[in-house]
This record gives sequence, C-alpha cells and structure tokens, in this order.
Amino acid sequence: MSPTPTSKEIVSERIERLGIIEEPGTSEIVQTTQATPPTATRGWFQANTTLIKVPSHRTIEQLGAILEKGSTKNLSESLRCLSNPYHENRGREDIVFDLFKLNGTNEASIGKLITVLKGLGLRRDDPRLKEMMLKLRTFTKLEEELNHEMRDPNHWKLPKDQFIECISPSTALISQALQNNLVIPCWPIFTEKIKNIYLMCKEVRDGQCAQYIPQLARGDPEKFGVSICTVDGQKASWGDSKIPFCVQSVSKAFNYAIAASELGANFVHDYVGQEPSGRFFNEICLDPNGKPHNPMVNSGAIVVTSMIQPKLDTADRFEHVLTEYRKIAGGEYVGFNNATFLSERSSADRNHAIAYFLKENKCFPEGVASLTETLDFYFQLCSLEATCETMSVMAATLANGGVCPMTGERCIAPGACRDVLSLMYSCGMYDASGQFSFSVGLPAKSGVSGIMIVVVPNVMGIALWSPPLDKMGNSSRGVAFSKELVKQFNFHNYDCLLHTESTKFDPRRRDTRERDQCVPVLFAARDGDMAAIRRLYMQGADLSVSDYDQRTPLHLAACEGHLEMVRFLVSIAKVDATVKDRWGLTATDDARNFGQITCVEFLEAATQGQSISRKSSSEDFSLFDSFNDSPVSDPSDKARKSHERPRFAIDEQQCD
Ligand SMILES: NC(=O)CC[C@H](N)C(=O)O
Repeated sequence: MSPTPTSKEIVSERIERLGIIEEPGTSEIVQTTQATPPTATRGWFQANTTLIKVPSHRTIEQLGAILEKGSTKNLSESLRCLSNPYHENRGREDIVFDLFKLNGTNEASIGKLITVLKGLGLRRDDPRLKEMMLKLRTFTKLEEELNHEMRDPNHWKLPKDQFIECISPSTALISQALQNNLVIPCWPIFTEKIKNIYLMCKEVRDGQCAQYIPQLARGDPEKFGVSICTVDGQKASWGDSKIPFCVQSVSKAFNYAIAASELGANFVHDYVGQEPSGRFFNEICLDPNGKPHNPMVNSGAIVVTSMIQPKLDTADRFEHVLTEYRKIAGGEYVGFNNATFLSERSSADRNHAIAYFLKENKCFPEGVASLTETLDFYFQLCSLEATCETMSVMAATLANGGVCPMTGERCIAPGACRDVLSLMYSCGMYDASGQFSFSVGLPAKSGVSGIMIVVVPNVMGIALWSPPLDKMGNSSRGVAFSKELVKQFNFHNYDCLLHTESTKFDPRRRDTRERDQCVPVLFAARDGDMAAIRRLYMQGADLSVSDYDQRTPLHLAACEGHLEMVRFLVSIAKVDATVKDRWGLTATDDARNFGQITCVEFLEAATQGQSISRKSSSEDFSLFDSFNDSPVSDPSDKARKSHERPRFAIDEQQCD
C-alpha cells in the first residue's frame, strides 16, 4: 500500500491540479498554461438579486470567435461588466453596444447580436425578443427601402441611440445569454449530441400506428419530430417538428394540471387515485377504493375532465381549456382537429362503456349530468392539435415549476405542477411506466397519436412525435430516444447522487453547484475551521468566491482574527488579498478595524507586493506542514479553545 502522501505531496498535487480548471458550462477539462494556480480574478459579482458568474474562458473564446473580436481581453472585461453593470456609469445597453460596435463607426451590428443569441438557443421569434424585433423592423424598413442588401440580418446595423432603443426591452435576457448564463451554456455542443440521438432513433422501425381510431390509423409511420425547450427558453428542433398532430392522452396530464390548479389536488383525488393501474390505458376497472386508478388512464381522465368548469356551457368550457393550453404553450400553435374528434366520437364504444361503468359506481362529482357532454369534452381535448414545438414549450413549463419560460407567466399552480410530474413519473407511460421510470428516470406522458413529452425538471421539456406505437401504446421512437438521452446525459432522476461513478455528460450551467460551495467556504473561513477549509480546497472549491456584498473568505477570517486561516488562504490557496468588498474595504482594512493586529501584520506583508512566488511557496509548504502540526498561535484560538467565540465589537478592542 503506498505510504500516505505528505502534506507537501498533497499540496503539490493540488497545485499541479490547480493548473487544470473545469470550464463552467462544459464537462470538458481545459488545461491552463498558468504556472501558478489561478488567482482570484474570476470572482463572483452580484447583479440585481442573483449571483452571476464571471464568464469562463470558454465563453470568452466562443463569443470572441462569433464576434470576430481579436483581443478577448476587453471582451472579458465587457462581459464581466455585464454581470456587474452601472459600475462605471455604463449601463448594460452600453456594454452590449460596445460588444457589437463596428470599428471606426458609432454603429453596432444588431444582426450579429441576433446571430449570437441564436447560437445560444434564443430564436428571433422568442416572445421575449418581440419588442426588439418590432423596433428593429421599424428602423431597418427605412434602410430597406434604400437598399435591398438590408434584407440580410448580417447587414442590420444601427446607430447607438437606435441600437439601445431596440435592445432595452430585452437587455436582461441578452445580458444573461452573453454571459453564457443560460441553463445549457454550451448550446452548440448539446444540440449536436441531441441531433445524433435523433438520427440514431430515426432508424427504429418497431411498432404500428394506432388502429382503433380511423384518423390515427392513417398516420405516416415515417414521421419523426423532436423539439426541445429549456427553462431559459433555449429552443431547437429536428425532423417533422412543425407537422401538427393530435395530443390525445398527453392532454390527460395538462387537463389534470388545470383541474388541480383550479380545484386543488385534494378535491381531484377525492374522485381519482394516484396509483399505476398495471392495466391497459382503457381498461374498465377501478381501484380497491372504487375510484379510477389515476388521472393518466382513460377512466381517471374522463372523471377529471368532468371537473373542469362544469358550470360553463360546452363552448365556453372548450374555450377556457384552449386558452389555458395556449398560455402553457407560450403562444405556440394549439388548434383543434375536428376530423379526429368526429372519428374518435364515432368509434368510442369502449370509452362509452367506461363512462357508464363510472356512472354506475358513482365516480363522478355531484352535478355531472350528461355523460354525452362529458365524453364529447374529453374527445375534444384529445383532439386538440399541436406540434413538437408547441409540446416542448408545454413540457418546459412543467420543467419550470408551472411558469412558462417563453412568457414568464404562471400557468400551473406549483403544487399541481409537482403533482402532475409525480403522476407522469409513476403512471405516464401506461403499463410501461415502471420500466420507463427505472430505465429513463424522468416524468413522461405518451399519446396514441405517437406524441410523447419528457420533462427534465429545472432543465427542459422535450417533445417527441412518431406515430408507430409499441405494444404498450407508447411511441417506439420516443421511448428509444428517451433511453439514449439518459445514456448520454446525467438526466436520470438518480444520476444526481453524490459519489456517482457516472461519466455522463452534464450540460447544465455550473453556477448552482459553485454557488452551493460558496456558502460553506464563507462559513468555514468565518469560523476558522481549518479542517473544513482544507477539505473544500482539496475538493476544488474556489476559495476566492465572494457573497453578494463581495465579501470574501479572507475578509471574514481577517475580521475574526483567524491568523491560521488568513495565512492558508493567502499562502496556499493564493487568494488575492487586495480584493475589495462593496464598501471598498480589503481584508487588511477589516483586520485593522477589528483590532486583529497579527492579521494586519501578515496581510500588510502579503499585500505589500511581496510576491508569493513558487520558491517561497516551499516555505508555504512548510507553512502548510505546520497546519498539520501545532497550528500557528492565533489570539482567537485562546477564545475558541475556551469554547467562547471571540465576540465582535468595533467599540471593544478584543485583541490584545
Ligand atoms: N392513450 C391515448 O392516447 C388514448 C386517448 C384516446 N383518445 C382514447 O380515449 O382512447
């Protein structure tokens, strides 16, 4: 067994490793060329109410390439300012204008801005960019009449005042996108992988179109469309993503969400269970309590449908649900296929039998008079028409906790959203639900038209449409796509386990994880908890992070007088001792203000330009070694040893 590495070896390994930093937003590791560990130049800044990450080197390179900006230095500075605007009286609009400014002019290329946004997944028809596009059209129309070349977006350039007027309604989104701070930062890499999965699954030939509804029996088995929409509104599509189809049983999920939002889940579940049925979706059966097993099978869905706005007449009930669907879809196409409605209604003996069985067992709420009306309403909702583009936004609204990512509108109540995802997870794929949740591990809902939606909570919604169904009534290509998706990406519900050996690609933005590390680092520094700070350091945590007041671990350790911690942060973790908080104070200022003399002396020495070179870091190694021996004496240690924390009092000199 190899001997336990000495602290010197650990640190040297750590320092060597520090030469390798994980580029946030990609799973690729980028070897830096720095001889010494990265300094604390990529701190955290607070803008508005969220911590915004300073763009990674990868982002700057990507954006620099798109912008054809030679020097990425000022690009980096511009992007950093974007996360901390109004710093030098330059608003975000000014910074964006500078990023796209045409050299030697007072104009900027808004065409290039649109191109960059598209490369990050934000389309021109994004409702959040609508005002910008309308203003742009106004401005360019004038130009267009002058010369036809203005038809090409890449020629769309505007003077500063018009550029700023154009982008100001969407500056927050543009700023977030340019900082690569959307939920899937490396959009091109991610969508390339999705396209390859699409092409792979297009070759799947299993299954047959549904035969019991004549209109569906005529479906084209070759059709296959895929659309994705993230919770930040990033969108991409492949194949037959714009061809309309009937939503069929996918409507069960949204009808339940609407009913539970309007009536409360408790009321709904007084009449419908929450258990998988283990039967085919249109079996005539009830659970042991005499209720339909769940809202995702026909019996449960017919009862749920009967609960939606029962006091309205049929036209207004339909209109109400259509409006709700269109809200959830962020304005994407939702129509109605009358031919399918008539075709289904004329071949619905099984559903009529289910309805009479439900009535016989008193499964409907009070006041449900007409079974015909109820069934017609159910068939109408099954015959609502949509495309993959539509369904991906509806699925993304579920992924986003009930708020539509394209409009920011709250469409489904939070509790109802949680409940519908739970039921999709356990019952959404009919009698294949257990196998699907085992192998894919994501909430999903299928329909006999070949539509299937898959929800990756807090990340995205996916719509898959291909008419051939497997023997469980689910789209064969849709199921194959879902299995391959979670084979490549760590989206499975339990891929998030700590200490997993998964080597899957994680396309998500990193900041939540780094932000989670920020808090323990700050508390460890404040408490002088050397064991914790060492552990975090060896786990790769960035000890130069700062909170929303730009307070760093060094500030906190200096205030508390934890000399050992201060020395570790400066000498080993190489944090920048000159970083100022929002009030312009450095750690040295804090130590002085709180009378931590030993810390003042050390920090003055450290920040008087005494370079902490690698040679002296061997002294640091000894310093680090000393961390393992008796720690350097630290006045606050006495207080800590006596289990009494050193009190903070500006008016009381605590340090002798
Ligand atoms: N699984 C499905 O999509 C079934 C829906 C269809 N309208 C029916 O009631 O049978």
